[in-house]
This record gives sequence, C-alpha cells and structure tokens, in this order.
Amino acid sequence: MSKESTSKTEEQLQVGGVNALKLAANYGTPLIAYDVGAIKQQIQSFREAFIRAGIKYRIVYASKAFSSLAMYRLLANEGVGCDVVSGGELYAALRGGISPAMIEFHGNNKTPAELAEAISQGIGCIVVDNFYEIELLEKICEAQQRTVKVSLRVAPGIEAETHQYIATGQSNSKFGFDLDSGQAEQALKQLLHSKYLQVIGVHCHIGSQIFAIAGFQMAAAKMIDVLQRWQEKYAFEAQILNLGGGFGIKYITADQPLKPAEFVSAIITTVQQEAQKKHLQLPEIWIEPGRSLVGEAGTTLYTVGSTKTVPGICNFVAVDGGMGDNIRPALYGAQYSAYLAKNLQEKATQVATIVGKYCESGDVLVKQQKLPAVQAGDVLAITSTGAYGYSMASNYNRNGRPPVVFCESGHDKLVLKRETYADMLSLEVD
Ligand SMILES: Cc1ncc(COP(=O)(O)O)c(C=O)c1O
Ligand SMILES: N[C@@H](CCCC[NH3+])C(=O)O
Repeated sequence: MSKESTSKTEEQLQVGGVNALKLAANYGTPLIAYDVGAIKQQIQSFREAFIRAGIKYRIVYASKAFSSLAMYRLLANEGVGCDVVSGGELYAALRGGISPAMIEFHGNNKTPAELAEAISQGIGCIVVDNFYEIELLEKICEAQQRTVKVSLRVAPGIEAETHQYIATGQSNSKFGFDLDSGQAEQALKQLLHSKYLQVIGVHCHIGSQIFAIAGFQMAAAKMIDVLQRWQEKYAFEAQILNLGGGFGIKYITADQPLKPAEFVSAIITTVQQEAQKKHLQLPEIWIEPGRSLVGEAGTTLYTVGSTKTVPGICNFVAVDGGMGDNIRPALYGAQYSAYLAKNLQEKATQVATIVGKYCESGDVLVKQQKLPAVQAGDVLAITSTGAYGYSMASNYNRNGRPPVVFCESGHDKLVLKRETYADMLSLEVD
C-alpha cells in the first residue's frame, strides 16, 4: 500500500485524509478515490530531480493513464504539460485548461481529422511516428498554411523488462521509426527538408511499468549517440530529447520500485555523462510519466457481496465491480493488494481470491491473498488503481463506470459521476 495515497496509521483506511468508509457511504461503490496530495508530491519529486541536476526540462503527463477535466486542471495549475493520443484526449485536455503549447500528440495511426484539429488548435508538438504521417502532416499544413513543431519517435531497439503488451522500445514495435535499420535517419532527412514541419527533437519510450533502470539508461545513451551523429552529419541541433515514461510503481509488497526522483536522477546522470563524452550540447530533457504520477494515488473501494468456499480448494470473495473498472489483471495478469477498509489491523484468517461481478471466469481482481474474515456489506479497498483503471474501463455487461472523487487534506470532491443506466442508453437510436 502506498504511504502517500492511503494512510495506515489510522485503524480505518483513509484516502487523502478522508475516511474510506465515509466515501463509500456517500458515493456508493465501486468508487475510485484519488489522493490529490500524492499526485502533487510525485510531480514535485520529478521536478526536484531536474532542478538538482540543473538542466532544462519539461514534465509531460501521459493522459492515457487517467484523464478527466479535474486531472487536466490540476496539471495546468501545476505547470505540467500532457501528451494525448487521440482527438478525444486532445479535446478534453483543451477543455481542462491545458494550453495547446503544452500538449504533445502521440500515436501510431493518428487520423487526418485528428491531426488537422491538433494543428488548427496550435498544438505544441506532434510526435511523428511513421512515413505515412509525415505525408499527411505535409498535406494538412499546406492546406491550413501553417507550420507545426514535430519530434521524431524512435524505436531504439531496446527490450524493456516488462509485460510484452506494454514494451515499446524494441525494433519490432508498432510505434516509431526503427533506429538500427536506418529508418529513423531517413525520416529525419525527410523532416529536415520539409517546408511545414519543424523538427525540434527526438523521442523514445521503451515501455511501461519498468523497474530496471538499465533499459532507461541504455535508451538514453543511444539517443545521445544518435543526436551527436545527426548533428555531425546533418547539422541537426535538437532542442528536445524526450525520454518517455514507463517508471514502475508499487502494486504489491514484493514490488520495490525506485522513487521517481531516483529514476530521473539516474537517467539524467547517463544523459549528462554521454553528452559530455560526445561534446554534445545537452538539449532540454522531457519525460512523459503516466502511471508514476497517478497510479499509487488511486484506490478503488468495493462492497463485498457473495462469498463462496469450495472445501479444500479455494475461497472466493465477490465484490460489486471487477474487470469493467479494472481490466489490468485480466489483460496483463497484473497483481494488486486488497485491504479491509474498516480495520486495517485485523488479522488475516483466510486466503481468498477476490472476484468481480462480470460474466467471465477471468474476472479476478486479486488472486489468493491473505485476508481477514469478510462478510456481505464490508468495504474492500484495492490500492494503486489510479493508472489505467478508469481510463481503460468499460460498461461491459451494462455495468456503469464508477464515479471518481478527488480527496485532499480531509476534503473530498466528486469529479466524475457514476455512469447511469440512462447514460448507457444515451447513444441508442430508438
Ligand atoms: C509514448 C508514451 N509515453 C508515455 C507513456 C506513459 O507510460 P507510463 O504510464 O508507464 O509512465 C506511454 C505508455 O506506455 C507511452 O506510450
Ligand atoms: N495500459 C497499460 C500501460 C499503457 C501502455 C501505453 N503505451 C497498463 O495498464 O499497464
């Protein structure tokens, strides 16, 4: 359990200083509660690492981890930018008050309409992913008679130690221009000749939920090397080196991730040393954390319903949510920890598998965890659900998506309403 986002000092679970039982009673369950102070603390800790190193930087939050108007407003107030990967995220980010100049647009198949909208809104940077997109951008800019800043997404040929579905740095990734085969260089040449596309830098992102620092350092060293070569060969002076996100967080006790500042400090050291060796003027360093800003800050509260014991085999505890609000266990075999909100000190008396209410046997939130005796009506909390939970939620089985509350200094505020039956029918054509 994250110390920052939930408090264990009290007997009953607190989120951002608000009692979890009170939240469950006021808003119903399932409910996702964020500790806003914990998000701000993570941002600050990234910031301090850069400030200590004395280099120019930008923190760009990866919206896909959790996006809501309240979240974008928080980022805007903190002076943090964001990356978007769809027209929908772009629309929400702008509505949430993020200045267009602070937005980056990612994706391996951005549509012409999405790109046209981004350009007309004066987006800060488009991270160009493939040759088709270069052509599209040229046409759109010509039609709008505007120029746009772009950076070049490179697949640096690095296999990150993570689940294969969320590794993105290897040469056979669907994202970005492969570095080792020379495709990235070919793309750069094209961009340098463009009338409308102003290439401001390069980008790489090797994957997500990564604990090992070595992959980040290898990627950083490779990027510095390529910048130095491209500077010599093409007089290309990158203003920005974007090293992506991917910093792993703690879901279960066995997870021992570095702190954000430790990740960033180690990467910065590599970047500085490599740049010095190669006599390269260090560009501004951008990072794109998603999970590490919001993951541990989020806790999902559920109410226990049925329980089932198969003698000698297993104990099931069923809750009122499941794979609709958290697809990660089913999709990646992701592990989480559950707590009995009314008494964190109560002794475990059983090993239970916490399942959801969806019509799928794979709808398992936590497998085989020690748990106190629970009964119908108890509130169970699953921690570290702040990233890729709500943002990947569905209304499968016509269960509505849960509401989201922001909690800070003992106060709670509803930021996303529960999806109602009527909401779920709102797109139907009768
Ligand atoms: C391009 C890009 N940047 C940033 C992120 C954020 O990653 P994370 O949430 O692991 O920090 C992702 C997601 O993996 C991504 O694809
Ligand atoms: N959705 C993934 C991470 C996002 C990957 C985006 N490139 C997860 O829950 O871990």
